[in-house]
Amino acid sequence: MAIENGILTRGGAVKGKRPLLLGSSAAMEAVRYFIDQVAASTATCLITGPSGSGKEIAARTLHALSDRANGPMISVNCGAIPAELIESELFGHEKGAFTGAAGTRIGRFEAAHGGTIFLDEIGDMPLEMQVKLLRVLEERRFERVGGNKSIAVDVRVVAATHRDLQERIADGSFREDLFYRLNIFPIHLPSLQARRDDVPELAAHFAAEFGNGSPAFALSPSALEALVAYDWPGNVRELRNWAERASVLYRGKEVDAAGTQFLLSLGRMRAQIDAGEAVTPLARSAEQVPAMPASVPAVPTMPAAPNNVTALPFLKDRAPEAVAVAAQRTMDVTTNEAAPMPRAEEMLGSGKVNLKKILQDLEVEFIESALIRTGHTVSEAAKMLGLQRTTLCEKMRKYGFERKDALQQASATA
Ligand SMILES: Nc1ncnc2c1ncn2[C@@H]1O[C@H](COP(=O)(O)OP(=O)(O)OP(=O)(O)O)[C@@H](O)[C@H]1O
Repeated sequence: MAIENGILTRGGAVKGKRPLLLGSSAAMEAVRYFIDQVAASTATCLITGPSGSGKEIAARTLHALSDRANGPMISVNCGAIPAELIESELFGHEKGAFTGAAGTRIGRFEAAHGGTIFLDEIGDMPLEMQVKLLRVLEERRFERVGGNKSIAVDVRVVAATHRDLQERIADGSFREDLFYRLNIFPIHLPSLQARRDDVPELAAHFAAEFGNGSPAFALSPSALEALVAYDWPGNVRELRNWAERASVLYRGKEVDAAGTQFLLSLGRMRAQIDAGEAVTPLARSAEQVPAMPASVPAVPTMPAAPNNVTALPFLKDRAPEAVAVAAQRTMDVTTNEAAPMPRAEEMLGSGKVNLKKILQDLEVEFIESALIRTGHTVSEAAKMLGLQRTTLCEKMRKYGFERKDALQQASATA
């Protein structure tokens, strides 16, 4: 076993392009070791771990390291497909099998022949489907919906869930026999909080990812301390989102501890807007941010997370109310990392979407970012968004953004 670019390779051989499963904590070393061993077998694997901890990337790594790497890897989100469609999604259907089945369609199991099928969110699979899946796992054969021909497939099954399957078994929503069929080789991805050692490496990786190879931003030693001390309820996904925000606001600059907290607080903005709270995006303008040093500083030892935000340097010229709002938000940084915007295909997989709400969320994100990038200067933000100033003002009012001049007025009369 060897590790190249943070990923494990078997016998030193690099097999094609594969995902990067980073982290040099003891826990991640163990995960990579198990993945390597399982990849060499045909064993069914059950990957567990909290949301955003890397279950899918672990499954992709497993596939990429296996002898099936040149075959397909087919993912199915078992929780996102409506119960009435899941059987035909998994096993396909014959023409006329049900209303709307205009032609024969192969299912995901057939599509995965010679490769790997990744059953994500298996804990959310409807009970009646669990019985059918159990049979397929036992026999590796199935019939398409409306068909009677038995079809044999050669697939490796990798399942994943963020749920505690023992709990689901206890409450009757998951079949124990299916659990034992899947749990042949369990791999657990620990939360990022339980492997804080990985944070600097992941942060550096994402900084490079969002800088197209060279770091999009640098981290001061205190910023790194704050990142390592943070609890990351959204796990690696939340850290990646944080890095993407940093790459927008601090491109070519150094993020310090206060900036780190501010960027964490931005992750909660959508939740605040949805809750009907007024949100005032505040950020230092690019000129106030120190230039990025030539090299990213080494990882320091860990003191406690900074919680004194009264001295946020980038707020020193702002109205006191604005400072208070930002400070409060910074202190409040806790769990509600905004979910990444899922893709249309994925969302439509659930059968129904609220396009109006999706577009509104997108609008809010763009307005938020433009206001932040322009130091909350509405006319500049409007230009950036290709909108008339009045249109942007209207939208800001609609979504509960406060105007900088209103804040300043408030502070002058205070
Ligand atoms: N060890 C890692 N190295 C590099 N990137 C990682 C690692 N773990 C997770 N990521 C990245 O974090 C994001 C979330 O990972 P992933 O989708 O695999 O998590 P998950 O556990 O499957 O989440 P969910 O349960 O919500 O589906 C992805 O962008 C992924 O590439």
